[in-house]
Amino acid sequence: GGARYKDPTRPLNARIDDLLGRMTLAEKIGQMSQIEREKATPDVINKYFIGSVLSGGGSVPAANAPPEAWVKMVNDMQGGALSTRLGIPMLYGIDAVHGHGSVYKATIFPHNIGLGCTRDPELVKRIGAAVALEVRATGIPYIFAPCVAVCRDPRWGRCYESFSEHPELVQNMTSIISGFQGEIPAGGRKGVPFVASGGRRNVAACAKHYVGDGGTAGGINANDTVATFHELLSLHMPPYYNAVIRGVATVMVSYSSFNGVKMHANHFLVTDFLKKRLRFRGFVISDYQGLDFITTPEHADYLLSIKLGILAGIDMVMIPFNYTEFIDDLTLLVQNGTIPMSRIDDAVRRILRVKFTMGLFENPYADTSLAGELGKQEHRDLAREAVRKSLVLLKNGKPGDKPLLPLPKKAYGGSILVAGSHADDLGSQCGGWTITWQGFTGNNNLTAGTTILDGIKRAIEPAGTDVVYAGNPDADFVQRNKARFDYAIVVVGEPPYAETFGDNSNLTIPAPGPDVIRNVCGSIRCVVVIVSGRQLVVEPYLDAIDALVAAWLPGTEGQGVADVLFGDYGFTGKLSRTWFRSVEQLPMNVGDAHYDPLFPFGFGLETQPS
Ligand SMILES: OC[C@@H]1[C@@H](O)[C@H](O)[C@@H](O)c2nc(CNc3ccccc3)cn21
Repeated sequence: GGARYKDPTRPLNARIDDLLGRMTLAEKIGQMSQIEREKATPDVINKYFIGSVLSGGGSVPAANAPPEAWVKMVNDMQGGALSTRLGIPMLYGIDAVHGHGSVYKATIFPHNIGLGCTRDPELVKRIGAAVALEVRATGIPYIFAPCVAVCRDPRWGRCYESFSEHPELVQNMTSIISGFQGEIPAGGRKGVPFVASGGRRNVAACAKHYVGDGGTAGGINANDTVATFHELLSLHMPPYYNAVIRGVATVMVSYSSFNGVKMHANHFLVTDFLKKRLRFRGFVISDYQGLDFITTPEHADYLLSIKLGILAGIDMVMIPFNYTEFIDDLTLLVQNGTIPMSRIDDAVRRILRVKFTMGLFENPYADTSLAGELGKQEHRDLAREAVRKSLVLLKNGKPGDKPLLPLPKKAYGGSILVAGSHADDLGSQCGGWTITWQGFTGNNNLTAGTTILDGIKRAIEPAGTDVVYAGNPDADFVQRNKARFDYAIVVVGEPPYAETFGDNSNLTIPAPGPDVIRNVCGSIRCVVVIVSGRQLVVEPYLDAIDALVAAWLPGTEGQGVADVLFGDYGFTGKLSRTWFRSVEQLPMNVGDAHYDPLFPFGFGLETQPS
């Protein structure tokens, strides 16, 4: 019969040994190469033995591409890989940090900062399973999620990708990996890559960004995490213990440095600690152009970057564009003895172990049988439940007043006012990594969802209450109309952002939010809902506000906000992060000696369903 490595009844290591023993250097280096979709024609994949392709944020086969178009694209590429001499299937990867973010009409769940506030690992595991189905609907078997960063400074542009400042809460939320990949069966081996390949309803995951990404000084993205080794082990490493035990298939290296040493060149942490001490058996992947950024300026000495990165223990390189340069340089480094073949073989073994384990050899082609999973109502209902549980009630009524929330659906005077830019902006409520890398603003049909305003209207118009919406009402409008409104809902917050574009040293509510708060709350009983990727400066407005809700980045199912505002469900969320008084206090995290928060970690008022 065929070659032993193609026989799924043979032991995993026998398959790996057989295949590795047949591979040329070019075929091995090809497996270590991940290129971007736009470069990945079947011919290029075939000619260079490319082992993996990615979609960067927003990199899609076509605008509003349906699942069928994704499946065709991935399968065409797969044809290029399977037509090589050894027919090793290629692995297609994409970001799915809050749902299948790049894909039109996918369900977009709350970003991780909000999921941390649910304190519900079981819910988060269910979310993982739903995301896996939506990703598989498009024929993709591998995602660059979860981000298990422990964000220690909200000035960091990626803080919303982190479940919490507290390592234990992040550890608990690694349950999402078991949702993505499937749960290791009782009695099954822990600590080795596991992807339930039978049903083809799971995906290989990626714990990122190893290690200490959330601890960069001043929250400056991709900068230096200055800490003792014990601080690193106690604050940033814990989620990787859980991820490895849960069988995470891959780990992505951080752009950041640890005490001045680039993580992409950190042999001690990548090889000695993750691979040897923690016995991680999956593969380590670089971040996008991560090798290039080892030097300053980036790409200043690519041969050196490759040498440092591969010798540090990186197995697969997210090149993702200059693949001939990468392949030629790595080939040279092996042929001149700088990089031993044993290092190349370790990398390829790990890559093949993941591909065999996840059943990619048996099921290299996708089909459209799961197309209906994309954005299906059950997933949107799950996302709506997550939105409800992610909301944190920070204030409910001024001192001596009765609580404002839950709001009555029937307004005595007949009308309520909804104000603020973020009440009616699907893109802003989703945040970064949605349709495009940086996300989008407005409701311009770039995807499908329910804004917070939509949710409010659906909740109370049937009760006969008239909803008046004004994005940025001036003081005059409010004065002339205030008698009409029983109360006001003011929804303000941040624009979408990703990575360095989100780095921010002042954390003030962007204009005209503060003016809207002052204009409206100065005259009408108001609940302010903040839509943001992190805590923002609120103390100056707190006295004028009757009720205050942190909604984070809820995603497409904005109706979850109305569900709780109007008492269909109670507020249960608890802060996953310390809410500071002023940015001068930062960094300030639970457990610090000096801890003087406006609202402490774990804070959250509760209400009963009405
Ligand atoms: O989208 C792929 C990866 C993603 O998985 C990582 O979490 C994230 O760090 C990441 N960033 C980029 C793009 N980064 C970039 C940096 C400088 C210039 C251009 C792009 C790609 N990716």
